[in-house]
Amino acid sequence: MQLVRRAASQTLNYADTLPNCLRAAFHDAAERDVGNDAGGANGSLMQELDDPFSYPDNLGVAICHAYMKVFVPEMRAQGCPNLTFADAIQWVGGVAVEMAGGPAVPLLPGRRDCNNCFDNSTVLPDECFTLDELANFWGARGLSDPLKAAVVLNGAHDLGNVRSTVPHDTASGTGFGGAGPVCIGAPGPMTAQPNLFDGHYYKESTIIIIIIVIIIIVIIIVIIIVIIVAHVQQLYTFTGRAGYLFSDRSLVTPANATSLYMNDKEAFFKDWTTFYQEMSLIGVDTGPANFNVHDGFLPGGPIGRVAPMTPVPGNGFAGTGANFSGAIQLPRVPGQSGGQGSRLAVSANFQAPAAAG
Ligand code: HEM
Repeated sequence: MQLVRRAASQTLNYADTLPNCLRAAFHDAAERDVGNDAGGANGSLMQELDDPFSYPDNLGVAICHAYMKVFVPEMRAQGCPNLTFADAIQWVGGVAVEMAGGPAVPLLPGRRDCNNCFDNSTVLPDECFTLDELANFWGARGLSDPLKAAVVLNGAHDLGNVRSTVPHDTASGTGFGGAGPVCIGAPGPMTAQPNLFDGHYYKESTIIIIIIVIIIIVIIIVIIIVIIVAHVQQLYTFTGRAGYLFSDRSLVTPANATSLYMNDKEAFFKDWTTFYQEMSLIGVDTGPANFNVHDGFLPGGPIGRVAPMTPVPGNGFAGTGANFSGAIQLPRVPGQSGGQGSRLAVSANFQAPAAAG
């Protein structure tokens, strides 16, 4: 596992593979069809994205799919012959957080890859979800404190970008621009510092609420309109929140922990560790009889911190020709909308890097 983590730390790229692989960990685990007792952290993402337009909710993680197609075979060749995609996806998501300054989350090995399987990607939450809907989603997947999980796990939006350029769909509220409810701001970075995992997401969420309050004051106190608008403008520019979802804003209510996390990084990291661990095991049978431990690692043991986490400039594996830095373009695909904001995000036309020989 350490080998895998170290290799990931040297090949993930802050611009694309790093945040995208954190998102992929979420997608692979959370694609659990509760009604049919099927799916979970089982590597199904790999098969699904071989046929991406049948699984449009996963199009937004096509970057990580291309990365994993090189990474896992490379790791198998370099001393981890039993490495599963299911484990690699969750571990690399953990490394991504760590590289961005977040906690080193101890994760279990032993997730099995399902055989030629296709989970139901439509069960993933969409960007128009309310806090209650997010909590129900995690509760149905067995997380111990669903409301808290909803707030904490969305802290992943510290990192990365809205990459899709989805035209507005009035019915679903998804996409950018247009009339009616819009649940995504615009393409661009999720936060002002999209390479840093430290909970600044929560501060920015609250700033958005402050902006709304300020706007109300502006309406009442006409005399200070000009000053307030200038201030709002300054705050908005400061936040840089181009990629900002309705489901993110829904977290900021008096009853939740957003205010705790914005002021207490340690509390955020502690709870993140708990819920990332739980998410990483959704749908995984951890009973002793069925738990398949790979590469000699015992289940349950902390894996410790891998040092140094030094990304290699340009990244890519030596000798494979793979270089993920800006290598994968995300052109628009007309005629689809909704879901994870990714249905229009990515086309299948990208060239996956050549697999290691
Ligand atoms: C539960 C409700 C969630 C919703 C509705 C949601 C939705 C979205 C959407 C719409 C995007 C932008 C996609 C695009 O246009 O490219 C996005 C990006 C992202 N999401 Fe979430 N997400 C949720 C939870 C999570 C969780 C739990 C994680 C990880 C644990 C996560 C990690 C990320 C990351 C890292 C990105 C940036 C990806 C990149 O830069 O490529 N999200 N999410």
